[in-house]
Amino acid sequence: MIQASSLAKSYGAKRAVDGVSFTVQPGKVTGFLGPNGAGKSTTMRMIMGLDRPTSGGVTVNGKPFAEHRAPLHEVGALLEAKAVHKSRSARNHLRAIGATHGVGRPRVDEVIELTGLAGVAGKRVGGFSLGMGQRLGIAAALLGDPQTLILDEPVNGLDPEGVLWVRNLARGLAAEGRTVFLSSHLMSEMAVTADHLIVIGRGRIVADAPISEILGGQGRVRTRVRTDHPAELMNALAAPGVEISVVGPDTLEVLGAHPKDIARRALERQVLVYELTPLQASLEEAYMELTKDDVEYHSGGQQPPAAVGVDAGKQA
Ligand SMILES: Nc1ncnc2c1ncn2[C@@H]1O[C@H](COP(=O)(O)OP(=O)(O)OP(=O)(O)O)[C@@H](O)[C@H]1O
Repeated sequence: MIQASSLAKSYGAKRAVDGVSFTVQPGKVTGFLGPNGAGKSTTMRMIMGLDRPTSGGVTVNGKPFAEHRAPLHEVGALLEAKAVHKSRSARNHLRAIGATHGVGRPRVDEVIELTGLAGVAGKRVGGFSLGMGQRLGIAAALLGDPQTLILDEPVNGLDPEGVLWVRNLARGLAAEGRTVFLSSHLMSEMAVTADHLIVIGRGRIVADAPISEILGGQGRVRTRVRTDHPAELMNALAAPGVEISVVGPDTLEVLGAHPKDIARRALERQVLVYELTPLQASLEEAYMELTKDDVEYHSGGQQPPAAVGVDAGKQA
């Protein structure tokens, strides 16, 4: 479990992390989302004892990171690409890390298998692709068989098979009761990987809720309706606050009216409806809604909207 309490970090006048309190629970995958510069990496670095908080604190499994006698067995982290001896083989790199914590060779071989590195374990790390480097970083994080895992952008640079592998790994580790905390810019990926989301904007927590609640709680109800009399149904539904778009010859999307009301009005007019599907807001939409104030704050004509870090077009 990770517990942050009024955790803050300033760099000069800049409040990179502005007094955040949250708990990352075991047995779940918790996603950490936020626009660029929101404070995700700084928070993760403070959890791992790599940055000292200006005020407040954070514990992992009940203690600050530095107070754990064998931290590799408590928490494993993949932060930004680590300094590795480029001429070392992947196996020797992992053995060297393991040696500092009494992790034996059998466990090194185990994580090599687990991370799909068996075929390249004898190769120089210097020649690794970005994706292989990510797998090696994840292997290092897993070495001590830790209860808590922190992965900063773990799917970065991975091909679709690698993305699926990270997803299954994260879900498998959580199913074993571990605490899994991961950041990603791939919103669509979070929707299928995370159980819970912590959204951060400008150093502050904007949302901390189960993913279903974040998806369900945003905006007005949107419903897809199929009917053989779309024009008549549009007339029947016209009301203040109701927006209707024609998305196909027999298909409408209705925003702001409940499916039950749509059905009732169709019945009153004797209009046949043969589909009535409530549409969930996509995670991108929910995320944009949550962080729009932060984006507006940042933009000031300088940063394009893309600066929120949403890869809306990139589907994993
Ligand atoms: N060492 C540093 N010195 C000064 N400012 C810093 C330092 N590290 C981070 N910052 C600033 O703190 C803020 C938070 O940065 P951080 O890297 O934690 O954000 P992030 O959410 O991880 O962003 P990204 O998605 O771009 O990695 C940013 O405004 C950043 O410029």
